[in-house]
Amino acid sequence: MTNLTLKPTFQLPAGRSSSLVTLPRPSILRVVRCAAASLEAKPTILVAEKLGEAGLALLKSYANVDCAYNLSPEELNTKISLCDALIVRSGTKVTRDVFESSAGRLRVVGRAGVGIDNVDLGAATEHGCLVVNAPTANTVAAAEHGIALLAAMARNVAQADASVKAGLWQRNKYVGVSLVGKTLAVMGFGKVGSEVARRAKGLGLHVIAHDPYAPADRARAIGVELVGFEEALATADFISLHMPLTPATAKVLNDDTFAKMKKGVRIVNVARGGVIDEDALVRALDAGIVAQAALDVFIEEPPAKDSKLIAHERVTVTPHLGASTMEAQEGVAIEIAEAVIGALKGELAATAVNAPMVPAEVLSELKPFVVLADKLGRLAVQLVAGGSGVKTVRVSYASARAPDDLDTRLLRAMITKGLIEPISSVFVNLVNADFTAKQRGLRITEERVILDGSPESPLEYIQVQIANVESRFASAISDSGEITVEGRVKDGIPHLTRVGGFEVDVSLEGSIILCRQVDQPGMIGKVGSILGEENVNVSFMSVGRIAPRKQAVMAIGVDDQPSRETLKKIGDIPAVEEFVFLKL
Ligand SMILES: NC(=O)C1=CN([C@@H]2O[C@H](COP(=O)(O)OP(=O)(O)OC[C@H]3O[C@@H](n4cnc5c(N)ncnc54)[C@H](O)[C@@H]3O)[C@@H](O)[C@H]2O)C=CC1
Ligand SMILES: O=C(O)C(=O)COP(=O)(O)O
Repeated sequence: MTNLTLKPTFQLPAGRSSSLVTLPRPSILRVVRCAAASLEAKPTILVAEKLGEAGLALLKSYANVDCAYNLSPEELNTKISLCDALIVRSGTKVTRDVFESSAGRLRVVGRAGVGIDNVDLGAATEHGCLVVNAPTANTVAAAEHGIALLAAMARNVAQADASVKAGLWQRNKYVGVSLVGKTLAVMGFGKVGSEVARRAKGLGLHVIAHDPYAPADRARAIGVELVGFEEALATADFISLHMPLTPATAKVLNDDTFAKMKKGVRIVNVARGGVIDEDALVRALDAGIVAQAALDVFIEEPPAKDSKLIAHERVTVTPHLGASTMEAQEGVAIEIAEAVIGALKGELAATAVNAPMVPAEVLSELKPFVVLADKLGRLAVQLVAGGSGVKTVRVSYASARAPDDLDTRLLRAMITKGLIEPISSVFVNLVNADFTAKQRGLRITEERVILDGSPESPLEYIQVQIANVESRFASAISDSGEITVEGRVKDGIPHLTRVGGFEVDVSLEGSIILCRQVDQPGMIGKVGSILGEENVNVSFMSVGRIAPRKQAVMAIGVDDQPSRETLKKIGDIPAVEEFVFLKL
C-alpha cells in the first residue's frame, strides 16, 4: 500500500477571486509530483528559448533557472531529467521522448506563446505533466504582423525594397492593389483573427470570417459576417489564416480548395505553416489562382534553403515574427512565468492546455467535495478483498442543482486518484486521471441523482460503488451487490454517511475502523477503552444499525494508526463479527 505520508491531505483555500487558485503545498490535487525529500528543494526550470527579462527575473525568484538555447533533441533529452519545468516557444519540439527521458521529474511544460502544436499533448497527459501556455500577451503583436504583411504584400514593399537596394528603380513593376473596398476572409475568428478583422475594417476592407466555433455575437459586435468555408473561399480577395494547426486544419488550403478561390486571391498566413499545403500553394501561384502570398510561418522552420515557395517572386516571407515585438515578448514571458510558477506551487492554472480549467468560484465551492471524493475513492478501494480486480465503478452525485450546473471532472479525477493510489505506485492528478483510469481498464460511470430542495450546496452526497468484487468487510456490500460508500459534507468537513446498507456518520479525518457487531449495550465503551489503553485518539464514533439488538456497523474515526495487537483485541470482542481498518 502507498505510504500516504508522501501524499499528504489536500485542502483548498477559501474562495479566491484571481484566475489562479492557490492550493497549499503539498496537495493531492497538485500537478506537482513530489517525494517528501524534495519538498523543500528549489525546483529547476529549463528555459530552452529566449524569454523576456521580466519573466526570467520572476522565474529566478522562485527556482533555479537554466537558460540553454538551441539544444539538439539529444541534449534536451539529457537535460530534462534534471528539470521540474520546461519553457519553450515555437522552436522546440517537446516530443514523447522528452517526457520519457524526464523519468517522471518534469511536471510542467510552459509554452511562452499560443500554439502548442510543438508539444506532444498526449504524451504530456500520459506522464501527468501539465502543459500551460500564454494565450493572450502576443495576440495584438500577431494581429499587427498580419496587417503589416497584408499591406506590405498588396504594395510589394519587400520586393520593391530589395529592388531599390539592388540599384534598380522599377516604379511600373511594383504597382500594387488597393485594400479599400476589397473582401477579406478571416479564417479562424479567435483572439488574433478578431483583432485582424477589427483593424482591417479600419482600413476600409469588407470583412467576412469563417470559424465553425466562433460565437455569432462576437462577430456581430465587430461588424463581421460569419460565413461558411466555401463562401469564404469563393468571395475573398484576401484570405488571412488564424486557426490553430490541428488534424482538422492541416493543409486546409490545398489543390482542391485553391481551385475554389477567386482568381487573383492574396493569402496571408501568420497562423501555422501546416494549414497550407505548401507545394499546392506554389502550383496555385504559378497557375495565377493566387496572385500573392505573405507568410510568417512554414511547415518546416527554418524552411529548406531551396524552397520554391520562399524563392517565389510573389511571396513575401518573415521568419515567424508574429509574436516578436518587445511588448509582446515581455508580456508573454511574464504570463508564462506566472503560469509555470503557479503550476509548480500546485495551483490550478487558468491557462492549462491538457487539464480542465476550473474557474476559481467553482473550485472554492467544490473544495470540501473534492476532498470527500478522494477519500471515498480511498475507502471504497480498501474495502475490496485481495484478488478481486477493480474494473467497474459507479459514482452518483446527488444534487438539487440543474444537471448541467455541476462540473464533475474535478470530482471524478479525485475519485480516480483515491481509487488508484492506495493500490499502486502510480501518481494520479487532474491531468492524467482519466488516462490512468482508462489504461488500468477502470471504467468509471457517473450519474446524477436529481433531488428536490435547496440548490445552495452543489451536492448533497456522493456515492461510490464498486461492482463485481468481493469485500474485506462483507457489510460494505449493498443489497444491489456492490461495495458502497457514501459521503456528505457537514460544516465544511467531509463525512462518511453510508457503508453498504448501514447509515453511519464519521468525519473523514485521520483513519477509520469499521466494525460489524450484534447491537448491544456497552460496545462503544468496550472498543473505546481498548483504543484508549493503546493511546489511540478517537475523533468520531457512530453506530448504524438495521434494527435494535440486530446487526450494527460502528464507524470509528481515529487520529493514530492502532497497532496490530489493538486491532486484534477489537476483533476478539465476542459480539464483533467483522472489522476493517482503513487508511485515509
Ligand atoms: N505567427 C506568430 O508568431 C503567431 C501565431 N499565432 C497562431 O495564430 C493562431 C491563432 O491564435 P489565437 O487567435 O490566439 O487562437 P484562438 O484559439 O484564440 O483562435 C483560434 C480560432 O480558430 C478557430 N478554429 C478552429 N478550427 C477551425 C477551423 N477548422 N476553421 C476555422 N476556424 C477554426 C477556433 O474556433 C478559434 O476561434 C494559432 O495557430 C497561433 O499559434 C499566434 C500568435 C503569434
Ligand atoms: O504564440 C504563437 O503561437 C506563436 O506562433 C509565437 O511563436 P514564438 O513564441 O514567437 O516562437
